[in-house]
Amino acid sequence: MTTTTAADAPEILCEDLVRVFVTEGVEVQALQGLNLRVDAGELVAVVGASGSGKSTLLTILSGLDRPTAGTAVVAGTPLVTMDARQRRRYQRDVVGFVWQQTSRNLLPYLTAAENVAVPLVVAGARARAERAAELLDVMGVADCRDRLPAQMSGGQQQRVAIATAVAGSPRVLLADEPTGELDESTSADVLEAMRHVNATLGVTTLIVTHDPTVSEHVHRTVQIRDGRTSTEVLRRTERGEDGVERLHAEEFAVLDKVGRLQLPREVVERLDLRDRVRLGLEHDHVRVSRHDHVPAADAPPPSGDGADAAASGTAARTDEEGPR
Ligand SMILES: Nc1ncnc2c1ncn2[C@@H]1O[C@H](COP(=O)(O)OP(=O)(O)OP(=O)(O)O)[C@@H](O)[C@H]1O
Repeated sequence: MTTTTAADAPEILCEDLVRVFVTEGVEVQALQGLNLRVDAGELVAVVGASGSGKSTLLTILSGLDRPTAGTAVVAGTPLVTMDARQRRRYQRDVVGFVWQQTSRNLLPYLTAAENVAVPLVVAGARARAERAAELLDVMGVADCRDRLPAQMSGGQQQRVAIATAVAGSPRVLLADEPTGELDESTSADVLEAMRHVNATLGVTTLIVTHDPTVSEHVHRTVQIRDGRTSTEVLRRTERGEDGVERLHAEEFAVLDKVGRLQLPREVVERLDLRDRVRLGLEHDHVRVSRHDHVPAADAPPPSGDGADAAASGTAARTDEEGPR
């Protein structure tokens, strides 16, 4: 197994990932050429409607399934060519998981501290009790250390699950709907716990969810639609001259290696783009418009209600004020 250490190598790289399922002669294309790049230390959410391919992606990244075609490389490990022994090592040393079902994450007959210690025992680590206590403390559940999972709330169980998932010091933390069984306010707490573990331990973190509010807790949100990455939202905070911190969110459309671009559905519907669109190469952007729309040669750029979508990289922008 090779390990990439080059500073600029992405921690997760999926290129043209395809997964086709065939059941009773019917073919379902769960992933249709998905591209995704996550850099070391990033905290990224993949969101999408039910059936868009999120779980299929995570199952491949966790080494439990193989793609039909395409490439997936995590922390320098090519997942497509792993043999059984490499897969065990990958799942033990490289990735940590948090699943939706709280019961799948923890052993029911072990206390919180004992659950967190399991990966430390497997790794032959020393000072296991101290390390387990430290991780429970980082997750804000130090008071649960001697409790069994059944004696904890769903949110506490997921925090212990996060502590357990990172105990073996994985390079990547994968979470599949980690808040799927939780109410809204507990979900926000658990997502903040994931943000905290990402910031404190530097573990690259990928959260897959249908919950759009996840974008408030992560650096980057990747939207998947029909098994492909369609748009991305980047969030950053900036302090203005008035000393007030403002949250900026920018939405980008994703361009693949061969130049394919999936326009957001709202843009397509609003401008009634269909079948064939007119492209215009400007000096710093590409203009996409309805095939029957001819923009005036020196007309000013559209204000947003015309029949053009200017594709200069940024599809839309929203700025909000926030306390973060
Ligand atoms: N093992 C399988 N066999 C056949 N079809 C499958 C299998 N797993 C997933 N699919 C199909 O692939 C598509 C994508 O499923 P996937 O579970 O990845 O979507 P999802 O975005 O995670 O949805 P949800 O949010 O509902 O879990 C769906 O049409 C699903 O029915």
